[in-house]
Amino acid sequence: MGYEDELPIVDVFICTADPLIEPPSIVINTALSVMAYDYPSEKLAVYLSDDGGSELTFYALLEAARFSRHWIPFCKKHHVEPRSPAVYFAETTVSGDGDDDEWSMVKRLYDEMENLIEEAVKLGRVPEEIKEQHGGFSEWRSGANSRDHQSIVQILIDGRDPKSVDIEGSQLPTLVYMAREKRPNHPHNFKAGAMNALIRVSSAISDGAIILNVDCDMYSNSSKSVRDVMCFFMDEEKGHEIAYVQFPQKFNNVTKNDIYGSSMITTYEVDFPGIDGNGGPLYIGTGCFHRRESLCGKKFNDSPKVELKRGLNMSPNDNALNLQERLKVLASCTYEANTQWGNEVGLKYGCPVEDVITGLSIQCRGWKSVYYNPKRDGFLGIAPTTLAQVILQHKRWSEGDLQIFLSSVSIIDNLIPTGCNFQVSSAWCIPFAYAFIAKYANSVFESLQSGDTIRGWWNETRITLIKRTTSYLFATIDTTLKLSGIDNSSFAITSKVTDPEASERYESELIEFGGSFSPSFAILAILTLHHLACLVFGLKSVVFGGGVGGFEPFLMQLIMCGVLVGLNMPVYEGMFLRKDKGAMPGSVTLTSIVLVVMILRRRLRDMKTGELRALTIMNGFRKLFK
Ligand SMILES: O=c1ccn([C@@H]2O[C@H](COP(=O)(O)OP(=O)(O)O[C@H]3O[C@H](CO)[C@@H](O)[C@H](O)[C@H]3O)[C@@H](O)[C@H]2O)c(=O)[nH]1
Ligand SMILES: [Mn+2]
Repeated sequence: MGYEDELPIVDVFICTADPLIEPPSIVINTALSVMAYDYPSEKLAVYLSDDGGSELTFYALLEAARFSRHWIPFCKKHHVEPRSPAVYFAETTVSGDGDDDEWSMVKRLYDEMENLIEEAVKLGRVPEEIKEQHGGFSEWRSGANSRDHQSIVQILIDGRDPKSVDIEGSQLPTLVYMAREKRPNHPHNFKAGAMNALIRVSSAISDGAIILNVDCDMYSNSSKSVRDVMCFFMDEEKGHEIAYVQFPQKFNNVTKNDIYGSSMITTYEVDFPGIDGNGGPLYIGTGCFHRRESLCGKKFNDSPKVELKRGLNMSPNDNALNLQERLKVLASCTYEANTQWGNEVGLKYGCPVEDVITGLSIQCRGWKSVYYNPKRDGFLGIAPTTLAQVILQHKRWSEGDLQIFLSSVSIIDNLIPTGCNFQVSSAWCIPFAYAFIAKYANSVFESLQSGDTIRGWWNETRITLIKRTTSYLFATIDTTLKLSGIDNSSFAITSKVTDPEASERYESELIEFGGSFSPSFAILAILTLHHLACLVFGLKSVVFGGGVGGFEPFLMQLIMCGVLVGLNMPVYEGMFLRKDKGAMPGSVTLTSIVLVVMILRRRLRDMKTGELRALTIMNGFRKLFK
């Protein structure tokens, strides 16, 4: 049984940062999905980093630890897939092999647990009678809040303790809660900072050679994910060269025609325009494994060839109290500052796409990576479900990418489409129009070939245009500010919850513009309205002017304008037709009308009233501004 014995210890790192936008019930489902891996439990340790420093998340994990005693043996016995209980129970009505009693019993336990957690979340705190049951809650007695608190490390299940067994008597995996120390005057470096604290804390508990990192919403969709990956790391010839294995980022809430182009993300990350000489991905985002060595700054050549067997067995005279103290120090700000994490070791700081720069730096130190896209998706997360979230997420990413690949070329790349949209009525755009058509003809072909719907392609094209004029523009501005020292980069966490009404609109593929005034939406509204006006003026010239003949260059513009208007139909609907809460805020619509009328004032004035009669909206505003 060589292979089974050789399997290395795996430390799973889950990051969460805010119990309100990353609900604890989502977080623990991710935890349970990895705790129930088809992998020897004594070689599995799961760590949750809670940057929200929330007793609610701690409580949820405590409940999950209790529930795992039923869930893990149930999964193993009935070959459950996927092993996120929420997803599994939503997808099945009875157990696959007909053992309904057990299925119902475990489901009831799950529902009870979910209710308890959700009640506490609604209440905003953990009820006193529950707090009395676990000493860990005392950490919150001193009024810890998410920005200012001491380090909290609680081993909820100690895998080395023979008493840590499930209801069938089998060993449970180790489970640890960590909220690293946070102080207002000490930069915490977002997810990268959390990951580095996890690296330090875990090295004193299980010290697995392999680390798996998942975001709190990225549950494991396959019980074999970890085992599969070992085939790469344990490969006799090439295994020792590999630093990380990256899964594509996929989501379980993408609608049929993917209105926000979420599935594009996979390609976006894999096609990263880097010097990816090894055929593997550069980034190490969700669902990735890395060798602890490679993460901690070691060069490939300096690493011993066989080091997968490591893993810490606490020295016998190390008592529990000692360990607690040591863990707290490892999760503290001072330790972090004194040992140059993010500078010399660990995940890199100062860039909002820490995964990309860290992946890059690992590759620069001589390691290789693998891109692994198994038939059954390894991990599934929650894609943003409102336009504002999509724009914000892509702003963060492109801000990060821009910081990395900042060169005149990438800046020009980002501005051309924006500028072009503004100048759609100038002849300068004709070459662009040709490129535009050729490019889209090609991309529709590719999309259909890979099994997308035509509407999916259409949506993808729209969201790309929207991102160009909003996310990329703001990212460019912010990056410039940052480079000139005016602004600091931040990490806006993507919300994993949407209110039920907005969710319904997402399900029916209505774009969500709702909310208050937003500069991104204003830009979007101005541009699209401008396209519409240009189209109207263009058509007018064709009808009332000399007709199509002699206007060949002009015709190209007209076609392009037509395409843009067609593409942006949902935006006009959001501005003028929709009455639901997801419609474009009135303030945005009004601002854009005012601005577009101002931009086109002269042309409006030149028009004869008769010609405009059909165009009621424009006409009304012409009068308004005369
Ligand atoms: O201060 C922070 C901020 C975020 N996070 C966690 O980081 C993860 C990613 O944040 P999210 O808001 O979900 O961002 P996404 O854009 O969905 O994340 C993608 O992009 C990030 C880089 O921008 C990568 O780190 C992620 O792995 C990748 O999934 C989540 O688990 C957060 O809880 C923290 O732990 N601390
Ligand atoms: Mn996310």
